[in-house]
Amino acid sequence: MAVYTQLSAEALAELIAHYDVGELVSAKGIAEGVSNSNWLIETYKEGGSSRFILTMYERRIDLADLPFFLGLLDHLSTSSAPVPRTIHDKEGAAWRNLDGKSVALIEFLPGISVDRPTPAQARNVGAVLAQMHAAAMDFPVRRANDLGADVSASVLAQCGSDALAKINPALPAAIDEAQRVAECWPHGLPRSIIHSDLFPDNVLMLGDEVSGLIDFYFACHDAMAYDLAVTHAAWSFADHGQDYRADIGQALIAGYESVRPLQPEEHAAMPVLAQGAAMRFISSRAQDWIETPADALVLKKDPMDFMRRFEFYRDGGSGIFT
Ligand SMILES: Nc1ncnc2c1ncn2[C@@H]1O[C@H](COP(=O)(O)OP(=O)(O)OP(=O)(O)O)[C@@H](O)[C@H]1O
Ligand SMILES: N[C@@H](CCO)C(=O)O
Repeated sequence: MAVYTQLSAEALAELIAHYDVGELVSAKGIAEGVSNSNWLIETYKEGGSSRFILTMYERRIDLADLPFFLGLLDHLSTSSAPVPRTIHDKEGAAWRNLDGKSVALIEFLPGISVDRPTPAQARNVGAVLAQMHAAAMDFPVRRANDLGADVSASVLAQCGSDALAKINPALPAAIDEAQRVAECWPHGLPRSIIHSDLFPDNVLMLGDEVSGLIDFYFACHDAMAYDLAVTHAAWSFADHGQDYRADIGQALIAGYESVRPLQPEEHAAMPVLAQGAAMRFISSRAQDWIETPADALVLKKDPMDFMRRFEFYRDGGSGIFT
């Protein structure tokens, strides 16, 4: 579940009154998501109703980054990429404090997240990712990637072989592999603001079309081809990383390149970028697994799903990306 904080109807109505969106009609907690509390808000104003997402920032987000995240939504929402805008309050603020926590009201976008994408959907996701990269290029605020290849390596080293082996006997090998990936990491590739977590649950779709990119809370300034590698790792596998769906991987890259063709050095870097992308999720999942109490109500994500992807990228060599 992802409503960590209970808010009374009165508190919600009082909050919504600070925005020029009409009267609060309903507020429903949203079960999806892990990091923050989210509500679907409906308001009524001048003969029409509107929907919004209210997010309360609960964990993992450095509040000093809120101007970056919420400003980025505003910047991208004016582009051709379907990104929700931040609703500002009557004083112009992008977020407010409620019960000692920060909250933001975000435009609601229609659509559903797909579990098993088709090639047509993957192609459109690739194209929209490239549109987002192009639109973010002139966003003036910067945020460094705090989950780069070197961080994955040190997180896994800190987890240690014993704790990793308790999750799965194949996982300790990730410690040395992550170090190797960090040592051969390509620097100097073309950059923009990247999403860096564009999993299917962060993309809303209507049929084959992408209707929304959401959850930009890992966005940062880094190599655009790395974002494509993250998206490739997140979209192109089924059965917990055991089954590579070549048609999906190819469609995703073709869609991306239909908007922004990769440069030769980006093409050449894709195998190591994909291994680094897999390591990013092995390390964060392993760390969460070890730190989450056994009786916590939070769904634990299995790092092995990405260890299998990592092995596939490592053993497949450059063949997957040609
Ligand atoms: N702008 C939006 N329009 C429509 N639905 C949205 C929007 N933003 C969020 N949602 C819905 O709320 C759910 C949770 O949002 P989100 O993924 O941002 O939560 P989170 O807790 O930050 O996620 P995560 O666990 O991936 O870090 C989404 O799965 C989606 O159903
Ligand atoms: N999308 C990530 C969670 C955010 O880091 C995962 O599936 O592990």
